[in-house]
Amino acid sequence: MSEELDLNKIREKITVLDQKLLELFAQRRALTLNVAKSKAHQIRPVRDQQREQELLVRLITEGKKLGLDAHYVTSIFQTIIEDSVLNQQAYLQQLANPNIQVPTVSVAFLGDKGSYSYLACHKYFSRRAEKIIETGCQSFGEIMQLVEAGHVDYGMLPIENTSSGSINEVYDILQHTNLSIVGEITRPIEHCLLTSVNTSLDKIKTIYAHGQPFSQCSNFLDKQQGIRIEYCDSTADAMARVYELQDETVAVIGSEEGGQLYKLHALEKAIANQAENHTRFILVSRKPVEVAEQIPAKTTLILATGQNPGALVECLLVLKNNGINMCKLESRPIQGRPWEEMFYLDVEANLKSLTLQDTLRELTVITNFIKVLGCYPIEHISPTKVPGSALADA
Ligand SMILES: C=C(O[C@@H]1C=C(C(=O)O)C=C[C@H]1O)C(=O)O
Repeated sequence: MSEELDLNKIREKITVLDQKLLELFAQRRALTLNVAKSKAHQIRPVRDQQREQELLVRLITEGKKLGLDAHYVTSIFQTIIEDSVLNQQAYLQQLANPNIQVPTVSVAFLGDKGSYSYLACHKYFSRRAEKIIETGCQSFGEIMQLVEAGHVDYGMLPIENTSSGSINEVYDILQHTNLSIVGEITRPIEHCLLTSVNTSLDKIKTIYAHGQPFSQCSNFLDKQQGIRIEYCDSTADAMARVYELQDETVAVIGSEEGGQLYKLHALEKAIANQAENHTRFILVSRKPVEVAEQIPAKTTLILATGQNPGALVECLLVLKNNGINMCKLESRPIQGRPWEEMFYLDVEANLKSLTLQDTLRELTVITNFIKVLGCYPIEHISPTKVPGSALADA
């Protein structure tokens, strides 16, 4: 066989190229960290979407000359840019909070190894800490207690999901805590039906899962006949039980990535009602953080208004008049005060900014109760769009 078609030889060449690509990625990462240092001096925002767009258009043009599809080039570089922006944000946050706990952090989360919260912790701290000391918990209340008592530095809690909405239990807990929200992370939730032994869908008689995945996969579950549903405290708990059973009639709803930790494999993938299924998690800690000026910030407030007509509208007008964008509004009952509501607001503003300080002063006058739950970096990096003309002739 000619050397050109020798599989092992070709693979060796690919391995060499991949190694070079990795080294180039690392070099680019190091350069963008220098960019962050320069921005720290100049107090320029981390994100520069005009620069990103110019860069993407140039790369698409150059890529086409090399026979590379425009969408391929765009998606690779959008991933690289997202990493670069998040890395710069993490660096600037360290500078703004020199007392932040690193390089080893301890964090409490729901479930055990493999739960969605466990995966969110690992993703969140991957660019912030070298080592994570993990504590899996059985309830959200337990997570809060561990952080409040100083047994762990952080707690990771899911707060909302794009299919099933807000997680009320977490919102309710936040009414009664002294902890601060110090970070957020949104993760795609890709539900699969996982099994511990080789089997087929028609043999499955029992499905184990946490309540949230069940509601998010209700359409798939409705189509399965004669299946018993077994509710578990967490996805990890459900996966551990299915692993122990080694039974061809049982399955669990969980992520493929988490399932690998329990030697489970996917019998069915993408079983969620909505193809785009994402959960936003919040990170809580005893001490609030400062958000560097170069980073887009979000502040979460809770407030209670009087029972007079238009009381909430008055609050929202204060935001409008101060040019502050509200990205989330939620309400929950106040315990012990029937029919009275606590409002939860996420606003896109830095707590240090004069505008938000003025806004809070104005809100304090017209509310019965107001409290800042935390100010933290916005973690979601929406990809920069490239003009259609650049993508044409792909
Ligand atoms: C690296 C920079 O920061 C950000 C990241 C970019 C990148 O990784 O190419 C480009 C623009 C900015 O949004 C920069 O400003 O050059």
